[in-house]
Amino acid sequence: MNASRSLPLDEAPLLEAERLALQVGERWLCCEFSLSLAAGECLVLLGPNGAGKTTLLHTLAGLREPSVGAVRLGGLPYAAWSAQDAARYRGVLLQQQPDHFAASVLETVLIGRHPHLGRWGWEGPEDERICRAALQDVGLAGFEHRGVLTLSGGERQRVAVATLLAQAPRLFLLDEPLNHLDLRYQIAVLDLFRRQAAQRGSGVVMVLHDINLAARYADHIILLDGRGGVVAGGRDTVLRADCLSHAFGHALRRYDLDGRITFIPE
Ligand SMILES: Nc1ncnc2c1ncn2[C@@H]1O[C@H](COP(=O)(O)OP(=O)(O)OP(=O)(O)O)[C@@H](O)[C@H]1O
Repeated sequence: MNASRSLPLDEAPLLEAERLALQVGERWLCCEFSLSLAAGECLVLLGPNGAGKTTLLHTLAGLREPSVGAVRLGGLPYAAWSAQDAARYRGVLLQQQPDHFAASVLETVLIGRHPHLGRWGWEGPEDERICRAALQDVGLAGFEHRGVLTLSGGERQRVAVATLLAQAPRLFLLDEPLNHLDLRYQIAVLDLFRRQAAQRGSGVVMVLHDINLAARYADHIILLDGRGGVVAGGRDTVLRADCLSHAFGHALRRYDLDGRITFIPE
């Protein structure tokens, strides 16, 4: 019998971290903190270069063991999940996309369907329809037969987003999803994930560098200061000029412009 069939636990948060702390070599990236992400919520990880955002995202994605504490997906530790069930429940956008051979755009997006394929592992017309719709969502309709190696950086990033949309997980874990994107597509991609949260009850965890976009999209924020300190909480608790100036080592001022929180560096 496959014990993972009953996953996830009903009513459990999509993602939880309990008294989590991360260490790399001798260095503690963050002291103990806890978090819980419910359906429809967005959590943003912020902090300076090298603070530990990617390490934290990988730990939350089950790609790395926590140094201290526990991570639970849908109420259960990753060890209780089969790889396939975990891939149906949570999808990860990595910072770099590995392109080992010259696949077409459509073939690349179809990889997102692999966790959903049946015993023989063949994609069907419905998988292809889902992938074409995902390409349309990221403004790449008509690119299906282009080779991925011929794409611009921003186009390749949007193919990666489309692949994740085709995977259709409950929980999205995104490492710098705005890499290579121009202003229009930055907003379009963040709006896309916000719609996934609002309409499908998905959860979104993402590493961002732009504090103002974090203010616009986050419900919760984890701010790592690069010296082991962590501030975790609701957006308005964490996005304070003093906390951010301390973490980034540069003075910032907060303004409320037409009801939108905005930070401007001194
Ligand atoms: N395997 C490793 N061995 C040694 N140090 C490591 C290892 N992996 C990560 N680190 C270090 O841990 C720290 C955190 O890295 P991480 O990639 O999580 O930072 P980040 O906040 O995502 O940074 P950035 O904003 O630059 O992408 C960095 O100083 C990095 O050099």
